Amino acid sequence: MSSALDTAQTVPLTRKALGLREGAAPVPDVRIVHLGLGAFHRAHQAWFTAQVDDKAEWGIAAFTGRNPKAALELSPQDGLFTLIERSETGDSATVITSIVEAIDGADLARLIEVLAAPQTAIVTTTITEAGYRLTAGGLPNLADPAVVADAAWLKAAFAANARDDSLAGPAAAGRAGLAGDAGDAGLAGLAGLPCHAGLAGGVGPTTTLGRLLLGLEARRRADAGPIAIVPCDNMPHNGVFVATGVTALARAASVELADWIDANVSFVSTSVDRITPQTTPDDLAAAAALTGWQDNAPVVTEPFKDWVLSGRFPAGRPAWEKAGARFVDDIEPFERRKLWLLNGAHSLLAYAGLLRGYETVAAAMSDELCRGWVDEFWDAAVRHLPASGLALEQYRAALVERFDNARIEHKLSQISAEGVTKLRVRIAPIVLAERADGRDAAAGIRALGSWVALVLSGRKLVDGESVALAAALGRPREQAIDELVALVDPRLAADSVVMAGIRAVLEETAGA
Ligand SMILES: NC(=O)c1ccc[n+]([C@@H]2O[C@H](COP(=O)([O-])OP(=O)(O)OC[C@H]3O[C@@H](n4cnc5c(N)ncnc54)[C@H](O)[C@@H]3O)[C@@H](O)[C@H]2O)c1
Ligand SMILES: O=P(O)(O)OC[C@@H](O)[C@@H](O)[C@H](O)[C@H](O)CO
Repeated sequence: MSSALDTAQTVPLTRKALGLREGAAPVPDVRIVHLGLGAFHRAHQAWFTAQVDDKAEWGIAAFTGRNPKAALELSPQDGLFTLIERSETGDSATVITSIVEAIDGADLARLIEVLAAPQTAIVTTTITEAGYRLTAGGLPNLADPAVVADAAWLKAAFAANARDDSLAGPAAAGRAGLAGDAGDAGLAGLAGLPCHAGLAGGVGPTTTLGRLLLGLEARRRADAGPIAIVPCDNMPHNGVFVATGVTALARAASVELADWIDANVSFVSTSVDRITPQTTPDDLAAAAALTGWQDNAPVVTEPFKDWVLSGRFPAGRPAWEKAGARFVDDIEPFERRKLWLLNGAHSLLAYAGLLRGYETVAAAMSDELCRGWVDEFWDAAVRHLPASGLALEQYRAALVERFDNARIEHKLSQISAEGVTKLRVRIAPIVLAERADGRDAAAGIRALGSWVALVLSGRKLVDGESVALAAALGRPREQAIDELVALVDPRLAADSVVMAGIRAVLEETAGA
């Protein structure tokens, strides 16, 4: 590691070049499929896997979510990338080797192939909370046209396929072409045959869960055995949540597939933690200076990392515990601690901090007012967490240090995205629990009120609920406020103390 390298001397990062410099290492076979190849997956699951995979058994085939950018950047580097660990005092860098393929998420043929392979044991996902396109109860969101279109496409494709008597097995499925109502291109190559041309033209499911079901159907037909699905997004009971959505969507498409999923797919719940901002152009230069590699897709993250998992891995898993992951029976206390204390405070800082003119978490934390609100929010949240077993005092102290790390430029605008979904699980539970105990829930209301103020101000906030937000904004102001809060949780909108508190925040921040 060095900080003095001239970037003009850098060498493009590839497995061949890495092997020449550090000695060739075996490239592991694909045994993990990842959906949502973003910064966090690389800083977290790819890092954990790289730490423990000393026998090179666990390669990751990582698919992008909405666009191919990450695959286009990583493919010329054979999936390799530099992970920069950035503490308050300095940087260290490692080349992570666990991703062996970076693939455009629209490449359904390759997805089908890897999911139908018996050696594939795990699917991990990081597609953001909104990316699952599920309702708060975990059911497919039928108000979302992409979900409806995928459900119809899968149903038609699977039915056309089932009608074809020649489908004795996967090979026949490929030859049959599987056209039917699903589109002329059909499902050619469903179980991993070379004949994938029909899927290249953009025909097929477009949502992540729709694509996953296509792959699982291929696995069922190939009789490739059980598999674990491991969501790694910040959602409560993420395993159960995704299981509910996947199973419901499957049942709408094919009873055989839904029954197979019930019998063969294990949904693992996780609590994931590692603050990982978006990569900036400066990070590319930092990576080159640290390593001498020319890397077009480095990731910067904090030194801290945590992974708590609960569930079965019927086809095996890497020994992630060797790198610090914990496997527990009851994940709820851990996920609540993380979602409420870390993510809840992040959302509070995002909305209140943006209103006060800050751009990053560390900058907002340097404001005594924001810091005080965070402390107050944590006091409220810990009242509703188990008093023992969670080391809450230490956890809070560590959070302050992590949030204060100004070398991690975590943008409040990034955290502010998807406010409806995030406030629902990070803030609403604390407000409701405090109100049930007769308290005023002021810190949680500060977060809600700040979000409402930003939405009313017309500030552009990314949100999958944009249609509902726009509808609310079309109402007279007082009704709009009620509707916005009801989108997060109707119980909040029904509480006059909560609504009065939100209106007080709005008055206080008017003109901000
Ligand atoms: N970044 C962090 O600090 C962090 C920490 C813990 C957990 N997470 C979880 O990981 C998720 C991703 O974070 P990231 O930093 O990798 O973000 P990112 O923007 O770098 O990557 C997100 C990935 O999800 C895909 N995606 C986004 N919206 C989608 C949609 N609607 N449908 C399908 N795919 C979609 C993107 O295309 C991309 O592949 C977060 O939303 C969070 O739930 C992130
Ligand atoms: O990633 P999101 O958009 O769900 O939330 C933004 C941050 O709160 C989150 O990414 C945290 O940094 C992360 O959860 C820390 O582990």
